[in-house]
Amino acid sequence: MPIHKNSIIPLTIESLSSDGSGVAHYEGKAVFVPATAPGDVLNARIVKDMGRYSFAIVEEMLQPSPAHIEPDCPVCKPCGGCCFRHLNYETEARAKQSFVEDAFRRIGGLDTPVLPILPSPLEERYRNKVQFPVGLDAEGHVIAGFYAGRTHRIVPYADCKLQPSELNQIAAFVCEFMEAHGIAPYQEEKHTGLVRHIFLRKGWHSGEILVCLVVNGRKLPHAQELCAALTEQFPVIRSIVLNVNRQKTNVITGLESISLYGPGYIEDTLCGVPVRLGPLSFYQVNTPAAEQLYGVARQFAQLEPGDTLLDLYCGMGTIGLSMAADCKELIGVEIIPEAVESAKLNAAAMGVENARFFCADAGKAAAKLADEGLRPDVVCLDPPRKGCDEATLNAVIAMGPRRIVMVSCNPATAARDCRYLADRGYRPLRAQPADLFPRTKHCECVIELVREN
Ligand SMILES: C[S@@+](CC[C@H](N)C(=O)[O-])C[C@H]1O[C@@H](n2cnc3c(N)ncnc32)[C@H](O)[C@@H]1O
Repeated sequence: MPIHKNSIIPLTIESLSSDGSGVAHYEGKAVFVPATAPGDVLNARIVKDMGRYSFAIVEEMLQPSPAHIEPDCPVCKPCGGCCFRHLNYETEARAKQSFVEDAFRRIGGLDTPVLPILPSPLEERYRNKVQFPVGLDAEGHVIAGFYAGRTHRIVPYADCKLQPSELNQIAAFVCEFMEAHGIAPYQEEKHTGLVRHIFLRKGWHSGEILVCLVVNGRKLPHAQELCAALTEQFPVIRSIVLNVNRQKTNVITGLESISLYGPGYIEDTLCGVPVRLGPLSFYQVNTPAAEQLYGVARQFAQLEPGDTLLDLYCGMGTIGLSMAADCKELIGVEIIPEAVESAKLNAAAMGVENARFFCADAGKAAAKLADEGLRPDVVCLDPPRKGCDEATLNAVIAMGPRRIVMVSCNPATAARDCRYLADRGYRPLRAQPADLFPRTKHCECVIELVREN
């Protein structure tokens, strides 16, 4: 039976979906209601009926659950980045645990034990990186903020709680400077204007800050004045960079970066690995939580002194380098040239002499290494959200490592890839969820797989 649009129905929220909505049932049909908590009793207004399930919004909250808290951000609804800001953290962490359990059971068809989630050491201000889109408000003022869910409308907010206040202050400072000096924000529809994004990084341990302006051009008017003003106001800024992106694209950064001030990068450490961070390389956004996660990966790897470790999708080499002392040889593969260069520099800075890094597609490199006779004892896989492709998994299987450690920011693709490996002789022994992204729907996990014979 369809439920008509605008019908008001009584609901009790039972659980949370992996996109952050509350889930309830009405006449046997699932109903998804954003901004609700398990245990909320409410009247909901149907906004869309999809046949087997419906979407609704809160019409009237009759009895909020004890898990439901007042969101401490005035723009969390239109912004949409923090879909769990209305939940206490314990409930959020429990929900993320269940996302991983569900993914393994339903998508993977696996009964892999899922360990209790590692909560993030920090619930707020944990991000070491932020990318603010820049635009104009209705009065023509330059603004930076976040895109409202599924749109490119910028929701400005002076103090987003996901990153250190200092980064928010720098973005506001750049907007004021742009306005005072007539520097135009980029306008996507017309492909005109200059500044597209303000991209900032702050080293968790070092405190150093990188300011990168992503521009639709190669020059910034008043660049030296901006550098002088920024570094006077924020002396912890170590580098200021222009990143050139002249494409009509949703991809934030372009390939070319031009240094305006400082060396063009900042330095920090992750699990004791020294890292150089420019604007292009992948780097985990929550350093203390990533250190926990990589600690688990190291434990799951169970490396022995004579072992070879193959680190696929290695980024700037942090996972492999954090284990380099446990094995005889480390080989890293990564597709972004800047990250590979950083990995080599990081290894040199650590005095690691048993590591090699290649810039290549993980699947192609793994197949080539397998053909050349490489037989790593342990393989670490840390792919992007879409997971591994079959070519990569097949090449890994062909090399027959004793163990595979999979690190993933997407439990659904991790469960799919573990199923593929399980069907070909690798048993997923256990999965460890870790919350690297409090207040958002994202959840990381690390999985230990062993060869069965
Ligand atoms: C989730 S990140 C992991 C990076 C690194 N292991 C770390 O912890 O910092 C995924 C990495 O895979 C890289 N990547 C994406 N597609 C790739 C491919 N086809 N082959 C090799 N690397 C790839 C990305 O550039 C990114 O650095």
